[in-house]
Amino acid sequence: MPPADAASLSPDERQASIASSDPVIPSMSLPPNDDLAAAIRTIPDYPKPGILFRDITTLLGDARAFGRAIDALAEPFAAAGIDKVAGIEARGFIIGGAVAHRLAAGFVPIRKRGKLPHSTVRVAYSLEYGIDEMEMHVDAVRAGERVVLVDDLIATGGTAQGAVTLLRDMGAEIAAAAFVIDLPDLGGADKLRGLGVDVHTLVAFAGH
Ligand SMILES: O=P(O)(O)OC[C@H]1O[C@H](OP(=O)(O)OP(=O)(O)O)[C@H](O)[C@@H]1O
Ligand SMILES: Nc1ncnc2[nH]cnc12
Repeated sequence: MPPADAASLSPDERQASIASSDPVIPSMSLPPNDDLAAAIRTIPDYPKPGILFRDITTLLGDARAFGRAIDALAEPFAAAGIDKVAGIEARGFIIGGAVAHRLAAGFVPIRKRGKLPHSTVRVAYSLEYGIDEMEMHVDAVRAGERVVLVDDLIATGGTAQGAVTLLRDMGAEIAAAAFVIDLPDLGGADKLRGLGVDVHTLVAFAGH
């Protein structure tokens, strides 16, 4: 764990203190990601027929799997000078908040339209069916800050692409985007890579 006075350290000092601290489960002894895949429940035909819904609530309820997922997502960035983690509502708040804590970084909530109280920047994004809008506070990131974007899952990539647009428009440098689950058949991770984003994922499931 970072020291209690981590907030008073520079980003590099904070990252160094994390890199030298003991993770909950040492990375050298991590089991293969098959264990993480097994901790994720699949619900057929939710929320509509033909969709295999990848339900992370079972992973979240399993302390070991949850801790492993957070450590694995954070580990590549332990010495990367990350200022902020941006998480996408709603499941991205759970994963992103924990990763931010692990990196001793700040957290930026990217929310669906109308939920944030202060002045916002807004972008429309495409979902599998239709479009929606997401927002971020205008002062949530400063120009040049290094941000890791985090969500539970990337499918078509429309949601993550919207978040990348918001963050870049505000001058943030996107160090990477990290997801527990990739649905590679839907092409989202490749779409983000095409935007010049370094994409990290832990578990891939075939199909929708
Ligand atoms: O790559 P995409 O095709 O854009 O899909 C991925 C997004 O879909 C899910 O969120 P959802 O919109 O269902 O919101 P929720 O987290 O509030 O359930 C998931 O948590 C991602 O944010
Ligand atoms: N198959 C899926 N399971 C869970 N969340 C999703 N978001 C988009 N596609 C999804």
